[in-house]
Amino acid sequence: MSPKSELIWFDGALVPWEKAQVHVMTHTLHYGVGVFEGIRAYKRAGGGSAVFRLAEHVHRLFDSAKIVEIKIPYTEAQVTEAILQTLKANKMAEGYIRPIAFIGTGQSMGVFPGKNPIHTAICVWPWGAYLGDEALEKGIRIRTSSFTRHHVNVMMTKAKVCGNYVNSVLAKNEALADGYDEGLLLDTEGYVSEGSGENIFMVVDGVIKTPPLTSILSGITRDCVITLARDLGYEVRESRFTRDELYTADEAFFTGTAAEITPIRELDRRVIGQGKAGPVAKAIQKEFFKVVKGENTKYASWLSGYEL
Ligand SMILES: Cc1[nH+]cc(COP(=O)(O)O)c(CN[C@@H](CCC(=O)O)C(=O)O)c1O
Repeated sequence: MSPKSELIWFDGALVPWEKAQVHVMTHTLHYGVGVFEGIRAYKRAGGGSAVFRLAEHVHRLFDSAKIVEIKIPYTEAQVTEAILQTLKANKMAEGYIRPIAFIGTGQSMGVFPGKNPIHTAICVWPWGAYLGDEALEKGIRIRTSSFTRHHVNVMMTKAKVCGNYVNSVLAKNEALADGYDEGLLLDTEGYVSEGSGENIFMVVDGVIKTPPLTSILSGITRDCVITLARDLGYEVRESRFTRDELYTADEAFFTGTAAEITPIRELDRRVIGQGKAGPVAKAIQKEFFKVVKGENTKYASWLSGYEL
């Protein structure tokens, strides 16, 4: 199903989906310097809807722009308000939100962006289980990618930059072509980094581990899971680990706005644990969905409510 909704917020106005178009000489289309976010809105258990960690996502969008020297011509507050306006205008009680800021055309072409205008757009569309309906319940099969996650001085890995995702697309294509659900990228030293669009966690003897913030995107879902896991009484360590530690782990799971909490049941044809969603992943997944739907009031501040 291709993403679709009625209206897109584009440079300050809501325009019909079909009219939100750019010129083929758009600088970002050629050179990949643009920044974007992936955000989810959920229906709240008590009625209404809420965007999950909206402030943090908008702030990361602006941090990403700062890292690649793009000046978004709006404030964080204006983009925040525009996201809520776009959801309501499209009557979206829940779904996926994609803000993007990119370099246009008209002033200069060539590597140097010059004084080309910066455009900002916000798209929203319905998006269910990112890795398939069975994934959240049964877990997925992944392979170690032949592509390496960027060296931290080759691409700016703390920024969600359009061009960074060439690496992700190549890893995803390879995994799917080989019959897997997702690719796992290692860093330039061979340690586990992250998925093509997710952070990764593993569980060994009841201790939860996740790679430190080196070559990986500083995931907002990763941040939530660390907090929720500690709330549930688990020890969580941010430490490097290798692919063969994953082979022998008791559990593993991906986290991300699109992926939510997706258990991993197999890596490189090695069954992980019992080959299904483990008890720790299921406990965290259950708590995560209670939080995003407003059933765990301790984290009410993570929700930005709205009514259609
Ligand atoms: C490389 C990468 N690592 C980790 C994450 C998790 O970050 P967070 O969403 O803040 O927990 C994401 C989000 N991937 C987004 C884009 C997915 C896509 O296919 O596009 C997402 O999950 O929305 C990444 O793209």
